[in-house]
Amino acid sequence: MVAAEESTHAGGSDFVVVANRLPVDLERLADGSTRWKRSPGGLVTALEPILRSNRGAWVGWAGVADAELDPIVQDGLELYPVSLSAQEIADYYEGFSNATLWPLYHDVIVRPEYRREWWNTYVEVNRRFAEETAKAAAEGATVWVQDYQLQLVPKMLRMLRPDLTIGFFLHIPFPPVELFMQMPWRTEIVEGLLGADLIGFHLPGGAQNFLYLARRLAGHQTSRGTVGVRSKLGVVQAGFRAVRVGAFPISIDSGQLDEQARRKPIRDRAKQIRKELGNPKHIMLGVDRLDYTKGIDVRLDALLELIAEGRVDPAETVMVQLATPSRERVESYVQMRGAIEKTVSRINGEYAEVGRPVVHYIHRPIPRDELIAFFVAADVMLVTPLRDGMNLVAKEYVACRSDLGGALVLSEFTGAAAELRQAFLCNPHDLEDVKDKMEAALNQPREDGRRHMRALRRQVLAHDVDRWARSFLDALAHQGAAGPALIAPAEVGEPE
Ligand SMILES: Nc1nc2c(ncn2[C@@H]2O[C@H](COP(=O)(O)OP(=O)(O)O)[C@@H](O)[C@H]2O)c(=O)[nH]1
Ligand SMILES: O=P(O)(O)OC[C@H]1O[C@H](O[C@H]2O[C@H](CO)[C@@H](O)[C@H](O)[C@H]2O)[C@H](O)[C@@H](O)[C@@H]1O
Repeated sequence: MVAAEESTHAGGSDFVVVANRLPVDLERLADGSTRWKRSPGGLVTALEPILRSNRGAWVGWAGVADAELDPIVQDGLELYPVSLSAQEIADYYEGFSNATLWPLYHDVIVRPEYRREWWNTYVEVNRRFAEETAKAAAEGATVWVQDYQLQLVPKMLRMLRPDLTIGFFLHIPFPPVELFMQMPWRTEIVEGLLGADLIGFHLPGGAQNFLYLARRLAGHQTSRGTVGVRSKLGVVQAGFRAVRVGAFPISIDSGQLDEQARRKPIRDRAKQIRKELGNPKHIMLGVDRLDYTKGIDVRLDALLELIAEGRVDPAETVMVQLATPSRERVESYVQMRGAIEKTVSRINGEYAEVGRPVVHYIHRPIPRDELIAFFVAADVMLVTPLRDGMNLVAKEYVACRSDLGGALVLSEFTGAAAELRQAFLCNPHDLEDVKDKMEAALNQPREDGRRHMRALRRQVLAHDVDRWARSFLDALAHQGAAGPALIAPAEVGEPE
């Protein structure tokens, strides 16, 4: 828990991150007092250490309605809270961001809703973020706008402050063109993003999709060559401006996590967790926000069938599912929670003994150290999203396994799967495949497991969040200069 410190004036920072959420949420307690707590999700996990080391400013929402707060300084971080009313939270955050864009960008797993009043509020709130950022940024500053909630901010901010260098990074998948074309305000979104000097995606596929749309919807000339990973950026010629487009897979502070997971108190706690779970032969673990994209239902269904088929013995296997509450007022999340909790009950109802549940389900966030101990304790980590921009949990598990123990079952439909090739990769839409991979992970020979984990760790430790931020910010700083190793703008083609 962090406490609010002194107040500051908007003096103007040279480096500003703009994200929907601040790294901390304001919590209003029953007695009327308030306190700050860490915000959920991978965006905050990734960006917080970067901003801290760059001593920058962070513009974002404090997570509650109508919080009119002055800028504050916390542990060296300047925070500029943006106030949202209850209606704006309903229309901009729960509505357009999480019931329109989120499902559309995640392969329409649930049907996106297109409502004009949500869009209008999205425009208004994006404008407010742009105005607050314009106040927080020093002359000539670098501003890094984050994620799908703020796709109009680059263009709005450029109009307010043409002196700024503006980057944008999308943390979720950028959808296939055929799906994006559903969006009634598709041209406005593409043009909003094109206000940036550099637009980053996790994967080259997202960048390629965007280049196509910049030609088709905005009528700009673009490069036609293949976009690489941290290399071979694409280019959109937007009037006099060249906007670069690239792939920068995000990561974690892997060195720090590796070090934390080696500490004795964490290892002792991992042993204690195993004991508290009844010393089972196998511990399987899931760690997710409770989100329908994460495929929590998939792994539960697979477990149920594996037990029913006698391929997993419930007397010697437990599954722990840590599920952080998320977007609890969005209808699709309410429904999914009900379905998941029903399956947990069904598995336990059919196969648990008194005092020995098969599935341990925790629907609240747990402290970071406790989470790390769970990663150390787990024999099999289950990461089975139907679609996920990256999935930092998969990388965190690997970073915690300096003992070379454990096995990772990983959906092919995560950004992480492009890098973690030695995992048990599975197609979450194919339940038989998920079952086979879970079974194989449970029974993998020790030496094979050590070999796989060694290779996974090499990847995660070499490609940490610092490298992610440096590669993006270096490309942003060199926009136009076309640094030879980084940027090789391919041949520019006409719009079709
Ligand atoms: N401290 C804590 N962190 C959690 C918990 N559940 C998930 N996280 C973290 O939240 C982040 C989730 O990121 P990611 O897998 O990319 O998925 P996202 O939720 O869609 O951003 C990771 O850094 C997790 O370690 C929890 O119960 N406690
Ligand atoms: O702010 P919330 O609505 O509570 O949601 C939490 C965050 O979820 C999403 O995280 C994504 O970013 C991760 C880091 O790049 C990535 O690994 C993951 O695949 C994404 O789902 C969302 O994009 C963030 O804006 C939210 O803050």
